[in-house]
Amino acid sequence: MKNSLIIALDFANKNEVSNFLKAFENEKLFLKVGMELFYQEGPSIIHDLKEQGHKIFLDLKLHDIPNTVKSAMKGLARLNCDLVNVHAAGGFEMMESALEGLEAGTIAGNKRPACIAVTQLTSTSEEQMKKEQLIQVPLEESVLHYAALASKAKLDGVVCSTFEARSIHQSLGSSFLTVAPGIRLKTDNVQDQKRVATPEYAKSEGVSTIVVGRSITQSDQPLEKYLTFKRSWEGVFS
Ligand SMILES: O=C(O)c1cc(=O)[nH]c(=O)n1[C@@H]1O[C@H](COP(=O)(O)O)[C@@H](O)[C@H]1O
Repeated sequence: MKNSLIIALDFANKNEVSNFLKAFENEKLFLKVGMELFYQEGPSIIHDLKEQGHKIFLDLKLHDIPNTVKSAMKGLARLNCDLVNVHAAGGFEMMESALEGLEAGTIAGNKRPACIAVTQLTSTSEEQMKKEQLIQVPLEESVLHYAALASKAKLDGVVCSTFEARSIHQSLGSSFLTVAPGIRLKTDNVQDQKRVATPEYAKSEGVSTIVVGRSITQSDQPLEKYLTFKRSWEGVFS
């Protein structure tokens, strides 16, 4: 799970996914299926991608009452993904219930999917958080608070930006996962992301795993762009 580069497959349907993956013929990838694709294609997209040998992060960001999240996670566990997530704002009890559901639904012999909690979305700025969520502490403190809550609920880590990863590892240890989206090369368009960093900077801040979407998926040369990200992330610059 650590040191991975996850590609966010934010596509509308299976056809777009298979067109995109044509360029990656021999690569075994770590792919993120989010709401856009899953709501359209359902569990069959997970089965297809797993059959092709890819690892899967199913990013549905569950956020509901504990009982609903527990039951939903029980169902999702049967898809045998590698990683799933919830919103930490759903609370401690909801996060505990998410894990209970995952454990109950994991088929004997399979590994329970790792479960991480979204802290403050990387599309949120500190100013926006204060104005819209009425959270008056600095954004980093809010992220750290959510990370501590997720750790207390025995989750495997959090989704955060690069800028909070170092403090999270300092207080919760290096094995607690920090999964950072909002990753761009210096020349890329940041689009709707607010807390954005390069792969090199993410590595230097101790981020466990990065998530990259549009910079790769909307590129004219997706394989080349992926390899550029991978080299930067892995620290190979030649
Ligand atoms: O949970 C996530 O994956 C997530 C959390 C977050 O705080 N920010 C964030 O961008 N994401 C996801 O990460 C991906 C980032 O995509 P790009 O901005 O295109 O690189 C998207 O699929 C988002 O849904």
